[in-house]
Amino acid sequence: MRRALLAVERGVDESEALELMESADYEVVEIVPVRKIGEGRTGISTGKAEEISERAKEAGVDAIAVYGRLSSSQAFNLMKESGVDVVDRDKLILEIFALRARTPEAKLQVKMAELTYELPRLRELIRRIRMGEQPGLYGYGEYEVERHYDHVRKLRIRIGRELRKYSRHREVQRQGRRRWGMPVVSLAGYTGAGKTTLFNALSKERRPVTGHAFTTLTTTTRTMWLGGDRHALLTDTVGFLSGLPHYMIEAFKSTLEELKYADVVLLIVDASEDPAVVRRKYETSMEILQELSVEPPRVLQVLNKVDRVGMDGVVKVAAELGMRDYVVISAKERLGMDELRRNVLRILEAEERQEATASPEAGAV
Ligand SMILES: Nc1nc2c(ncn2[C@@H]2O[C@H](COP(=O)(O)OP(=O)(O)OP(=O)(O)O)[C@@H](O)[C@H]2O)c(=O)[nH]1
Ligand SMILES: [Mg+2]
Repeated sequence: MRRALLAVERGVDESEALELMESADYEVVEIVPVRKIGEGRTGISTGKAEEISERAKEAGVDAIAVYGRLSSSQAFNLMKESGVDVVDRDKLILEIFALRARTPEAKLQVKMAELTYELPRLRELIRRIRMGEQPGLYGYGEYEVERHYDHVRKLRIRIGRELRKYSRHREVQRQGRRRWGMPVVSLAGYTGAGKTTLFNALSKERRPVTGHAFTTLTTTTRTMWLGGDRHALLTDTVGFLSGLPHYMIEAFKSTLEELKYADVVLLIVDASEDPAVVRRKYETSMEILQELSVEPPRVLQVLNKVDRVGMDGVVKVAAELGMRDYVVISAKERLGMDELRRNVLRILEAEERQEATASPEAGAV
């Protein structure tokens, strides 16, 4: 475990920062508040950089983590001043992704996001070397860094091509399923909401579940029973997180696309957290679903972890979020599973009725 000093922007949910630090395998030895300037930029003045570096040296940490977004030059300055590694929130998320990626596709997706993160930083490094502000990095001079920059650019193009192959393969699989006539139910929701726990409960699978963010990075599909002789295909997906930069969503797009083609999307919400946290995560999830054009009639809100706060607690949260149509469950204790299946079936049957009236054969005599 690496030891780190953590700088968090004032007013930001510190518990999420600590959770992500733990997931990325850092031990936080000290927390320092920093300023936020404008959207998506962390303000670190020269004085603040000196103070943080001083504290980092005293504590003898391996890294400084800034829970915000640093420009390339801010990161370089801080690195130069402190002499230790500097990671910002995007980098932290990339490190977690890299630790969790298991399948070849997930590894490629992570690599793509890493390279995209690296490019502007390499450009900044080259600029600095040319200006004589920086001797190079790890003993490498301008020529080597420029060659590395070219290599990164070419590698991104190659990986992009590979990822498109996976995406096409997925499309073929999807068409196959459609021909097979099985409806598709997809799980969506913030990281840690309990998607995989529910997936395991409904499909009798044993996919890994942990308390760490982004346990799931690739999709898995299994059959689930809906009642009577009806079954559906159930898909587990990567979790959401607020403030994900566009290129990271882009990198995982083919995984998230499963949601676009699902007949029913179960939006899993951890209703046991602090109401303000539940709201923030819920709003982020709804925004990402909207970005993927997943619209309300086929989205079923599922409030999870009732075992922790009781029915009253969940109903209160739902009222605060203005939800009317929802199902309350405990994926862990397997409570509310029948009610959930009934509601999935209700949405599917409504869709099927609609399709029947919309199809040309329906009107023919
Ligand atoms: N008490 C309680 N804990 C739950 C419940 N469902 C899930 N959890 C816990 O919540 C944590 C996260 O569960 P996961 O199923 O891995 O969550 P996930 O949504 O798949 O997370 P990612 O894969 O990271 O997106 C684990 O520690 C689970 O044991 C529940 O109904 N009740
Ligand atoms: Mg999961």
